[in-house]
Amino acid sequence: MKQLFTNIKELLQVRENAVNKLSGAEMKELPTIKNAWLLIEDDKITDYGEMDSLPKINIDKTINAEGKIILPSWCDSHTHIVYAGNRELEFADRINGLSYEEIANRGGGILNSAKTLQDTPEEVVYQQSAKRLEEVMKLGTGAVEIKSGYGLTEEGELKMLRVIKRLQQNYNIPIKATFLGAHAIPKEYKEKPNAYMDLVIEKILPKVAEENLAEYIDIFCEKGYFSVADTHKLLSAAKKFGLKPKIHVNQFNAIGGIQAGIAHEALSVDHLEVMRPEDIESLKGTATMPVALPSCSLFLSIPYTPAREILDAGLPLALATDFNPGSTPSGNMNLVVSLACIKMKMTPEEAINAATINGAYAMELSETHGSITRGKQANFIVTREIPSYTFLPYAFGTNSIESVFINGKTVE
Ligand SMILES: N=CN[C@@H](CCC(=O)O)C(=O)O
Ligand SMILES: [Zn+2]
Repeated sequence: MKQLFTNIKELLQVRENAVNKLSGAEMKELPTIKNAWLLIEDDKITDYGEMDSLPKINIDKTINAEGKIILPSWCDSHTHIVYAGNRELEFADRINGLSYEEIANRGGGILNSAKTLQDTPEEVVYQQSAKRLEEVMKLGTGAVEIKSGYGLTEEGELKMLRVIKRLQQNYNIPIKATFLGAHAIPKEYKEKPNAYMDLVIEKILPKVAEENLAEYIDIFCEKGYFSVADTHKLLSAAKKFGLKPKIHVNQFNAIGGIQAGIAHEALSVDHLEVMRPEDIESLKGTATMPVALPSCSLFLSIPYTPAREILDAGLPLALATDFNPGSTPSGNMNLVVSLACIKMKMTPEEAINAATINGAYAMELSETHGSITRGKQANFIVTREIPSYTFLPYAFGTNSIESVFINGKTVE
């Protein structure tokens, strides 16, 4: 089916020549066409241009987008959408003065979500997660990564990854699966953390690979969770099964996780709220995408990733939600883009580039997603009538989205 969008006020992120990712000063440029048309055929973008040059084409449906902006859908490269229950009681504890760390030390935090996950039937986890996925699709997300990491037992981790697989089969959106067995050390292993690493590496990882349940490997490399040595050990083992690293590093402490990720050619290093000059230096000249998660910083009242330092050093940066029950109970990429501008001093152009093409890169999807390019998937957002694209991050909390197309179909 051929669908033509006409009179588009501005078509954003139009890349004639496909790019994989954007770095440093390149991120300041957001190519657009004003007063544009866009043609899609079935699930692909086939052509676009200025209204003045609209050729005669046989089409099945015309959509008048007068006053509206069209941009590629958000590419959210870091989420924990599959989980059971919520942690709103911990939210209240934090308001009353406890820190995220204190809650975790009392057996709350990730371990709390792991207990709920283990006690919840797979079907219920699926239903709860599907609801969240549908919600973020309506908010403009057109490609997403989802991690395990609330199972922390062989059964629990495989349950989560099977739920991700079912979501992949049942939803019209690209979903990338990441194995995060090394998310926290379970209570029973508190005195013998190496035994938990052995379980993850020797028992769970081979099962994950055998059942083809994940493409990526992740670890929470952080004081009180997993060390740099654990990170090296896990990433080396995962490499043998063809799993590429996308890892949690530098959230609360800079302990060398970035360097470990780079040594294993990580696709991305995520969080980065605490960055030393040598961390920025290490990322130069690598293919590793730094990923910032500003809604986590908002929710936990922790520092924001120093985006300006990263971009001014010539590095790329992607933005993602980190949607999870503990540190970011929100999967709203529109809020993430606003926070990037308001709190991290990224320009609207930089933030949109970071949330589209660079997010796609952090999921190895930039050949097919993240820009308006002929031949790419027809995944895009149609806004309401808004004055300019800067209005998107400016009017934070306002829903500026009218409709979302994924693979050429409207998200209902
Ligand atoms: N930091 C590690 N993992 C998640 C939070 C997990 C949780 O609190 O449940 C994150 O990315 O913020
Ligand atoms: Zn995370």
